[in-house]
Amino acid sequence: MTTAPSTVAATRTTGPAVEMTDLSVQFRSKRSRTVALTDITMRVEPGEFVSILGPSGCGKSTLLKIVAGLVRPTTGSASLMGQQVTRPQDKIGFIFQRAALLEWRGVRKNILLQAEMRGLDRKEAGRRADQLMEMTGLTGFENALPHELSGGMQQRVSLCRALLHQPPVLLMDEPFGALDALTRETLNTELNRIWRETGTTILLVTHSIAEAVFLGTRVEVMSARPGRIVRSLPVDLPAERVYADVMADERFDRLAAELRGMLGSGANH
Ligand SMILES: Nc1ncnc2c1ncn2[C@@H]1O[C@H](COP(=O)(O)OP(=O)(O)OP(=O)(O)O)[C@@H](O)[C@H]1O
Repeated sequence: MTTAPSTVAATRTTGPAVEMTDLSVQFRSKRSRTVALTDITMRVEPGEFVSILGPSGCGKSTLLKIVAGLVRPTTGSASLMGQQVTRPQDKIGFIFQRAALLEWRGVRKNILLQAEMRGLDRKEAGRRADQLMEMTGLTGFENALPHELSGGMQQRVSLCRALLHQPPVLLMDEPFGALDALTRETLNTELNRIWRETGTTILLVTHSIAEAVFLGTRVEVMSARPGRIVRSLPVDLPAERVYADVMADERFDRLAAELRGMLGSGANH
């Protein structure tokens, strides 16, 4: 695979890419009230890769949705690239566990959906789609339909789609949770490279301690609901990560063991 460092250069900013201050979220219905998040204060600098770990139901997805402007905090505030988040944001890319591709569209057209929705220049978007496909090893599959692709390839397509408009911030909610272990390792390595080449700020929600440490520059650990940040641990590893080397690195072992101790046996390794 060749690389295209200039393809998705992130927008530069002087302040934090993401900031959440004293934030809480309550969901209310007629019959119930759920406090999903409480006391969340987090600052993410441009270019950071923040992995978020926590027990099921502790509010990880809700946290990403707040940054995306899809959920409003009950108290406190969130900002993205220096601007308060008050409505759905266009300066983000969002990737979910399921690739959510349109079954009747080929790979390239699925990626270009992003351009259509945003009214981007078609030629420019087409060029960028080609570069992103090359970057993620999809060249040659431009017209393949989603059902003709493996799960890993489908997630590559959704990654290209999420990066097409060069968002400075990429939000990833368990993107590799449904993939087999080997495909997941391959995509982790690719994501590390794409993150380094594009300078995109990434927030990744995962249940995998290994994935959180392998990819993150820091790992945020959340408590059970109502979710709070209980620890913020820097990952003392170089930006460029080679899977086998990282797994054999004692710094990885130490951090993974510490996280496992905090999260208990419920977390996947
Ligand atoms: N729109 C909503 N209305 C009511 N309750 C909600 C809503 N969205 C989330 N919740 C509740 O908020 C809590 C946090 O949900 P969230 O999906 O953020 O957790 P999570 O940590 O991402 O979970 P998982 O790891 O299982 O995916 C849960 O109890 C969930 O039921």
